[in-house]
Amino acid sequence: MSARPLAIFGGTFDPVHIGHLTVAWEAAELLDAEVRLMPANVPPHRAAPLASAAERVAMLRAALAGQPRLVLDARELERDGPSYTIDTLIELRAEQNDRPLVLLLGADAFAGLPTWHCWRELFDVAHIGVLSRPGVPAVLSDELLHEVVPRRSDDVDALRGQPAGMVIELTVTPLEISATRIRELLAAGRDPRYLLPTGLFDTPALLAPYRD
Ligand SMILES: Nc1ncnc2c1ncn2[C@@H]1O[C@H](COP(=O)(O)OP(=O)(O)OP(=O)(O)O)[C@@H](O)[C@H]1O
Ligand SMILES: O=C(O)c1ccc[n+]([C@@H]2O[C@H](COP(=O)([O-])O)[C@@H](O)[C@H]2O)c1
Repeated sequence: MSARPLAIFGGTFDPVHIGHLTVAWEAAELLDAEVRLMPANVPPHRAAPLASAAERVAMLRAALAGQPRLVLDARELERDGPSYTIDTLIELRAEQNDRPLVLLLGADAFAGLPTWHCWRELFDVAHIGVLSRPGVPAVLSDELLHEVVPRRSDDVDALRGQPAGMVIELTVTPLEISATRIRELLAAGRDPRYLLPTGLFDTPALLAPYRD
């Protein structure tokens, strides 16, 4: 079996920024995968986002307009309660049969994996693609390393040949851009135009949740 992978890039996207889009695009190229950006309805491990789920989806739609490779998948908005990734991946696995699924995680999110709901089960339903991110210490806990070391590979062809279970490191353009910093800039009355997709400036209401 060798199939075009489906990669899932989940996030709070409060707001979606150029860092997200760049690394998602590069992951699509490196894996030759379909990539879906998947906003969390209720992000499990953080304070509630400033923008509502509907507002974050509207920003994603504006950001993704006009390109063919990155697709919005808003399924988590249809579930109440914390948006646990394992629930989403189990649902996708049932839809996609044996197609390789790849959960894309920035290096910071990956380091926190052992705090996730049913985290070891994630490897049963998907591969994990770790996106390099500047400013993230390269320290992984022993329990994470124990799961990851036997699964590590840089063989994209091998990943395409099995549905789940491998961990692949994806070296992407280092962009020290975060939604936290962008929220701070907007709240301070600044205009972080080139850190955000241009589509977010076409409709001024899109960034209203962040302006004081
Ligand atoms: N510049 C970046 N480079 C690589 N990965 C990134 C980058 N920005 C975000 N990510 C990854 O994107 C996913 C979703 O991130 P999220 O929506 O929380 O953005 P964020 O910029 O980290 O936001 P915040 O500052 O609010 O925590 C996570 O896996 C995160 O690690
Ligand atoms: O399933 C979990 O327990 C879990 C815990 C923390 C984060 N996640 C998911 O990880 C993705 C990135 O989260 P965040 O908070 O960095 O935006 C997003 O899709 C979250 O739903 C998932």
